[in-house]
Amino acid sequence: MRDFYGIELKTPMMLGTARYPSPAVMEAAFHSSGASVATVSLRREQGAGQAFWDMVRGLGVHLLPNTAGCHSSREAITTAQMAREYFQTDWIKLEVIGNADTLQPDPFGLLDAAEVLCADGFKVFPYTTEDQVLAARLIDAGCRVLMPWGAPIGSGMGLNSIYGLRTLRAAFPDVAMVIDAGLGLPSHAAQAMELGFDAILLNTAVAEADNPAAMARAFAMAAQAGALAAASGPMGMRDMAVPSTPLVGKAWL
Ligand SMILES: CC(=O)[C@@H](O)[C@H](O)COP(=O)(O)O
Repeated sequence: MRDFYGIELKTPMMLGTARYPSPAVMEAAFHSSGASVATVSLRREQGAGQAFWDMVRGLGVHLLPNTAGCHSSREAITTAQMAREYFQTDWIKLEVIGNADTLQPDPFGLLDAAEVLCADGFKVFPYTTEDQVLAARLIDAGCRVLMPWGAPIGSGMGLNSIYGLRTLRAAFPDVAMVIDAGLGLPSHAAQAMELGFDAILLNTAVAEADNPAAMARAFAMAAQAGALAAASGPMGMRDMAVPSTPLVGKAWL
């Protein structure tokens, strides 16, 4: 696995901390998934009690504050600065939303904020699309991790653009990449890892499952299987059939 600003994660699982039916259910999902990273929102901090944050800190995972809900670079920069102070980390998952329906990132605001935050010493994890030009600009700005979307947040659609994600992965082989958002089933996680991505970040599919802890475990197992497959040299696809049983010894009538 590629490193994340010098940190090697124990597992390729990153989990969000929203939408769970209770803090206890969320804690169980983290434990059963073996997640290495928890995304946390400063906005949520304003509404959650101290007990919730004590529990999150007690999970023993890396905290990745986000700028969820920000619609301008200025708002995201201010939120990131507050989050650094509150959560005592220079990691920031940078979200600048450009479309209220799809929650698609605003590429212009994202790049603007990434340039400012990287120059200010942040380790920026930008929530982006599969756009290669934007990816190159984000890397130029100092981002060493990219978080392309699989599909719109909360949609559960999986990987909407296999071609775009595959070519993005191939274009920047040294950059750690996390598929963030839109995963609905463990098979989507396996597919992301099979494509060579380094980790997955999800929230809704686990939090809204009937049994979040079991679903979190299923995602973790699928991600592990996908990573093992990627490292094992998958066969190439062919247009034509090739018999898997040798013809030698066949009775010719
Ligand atoms: C949790 C987070 O920071 C977001 O990236 C997002 O909520 C994840 O997307 P899904 O909820 O679609 O998994």
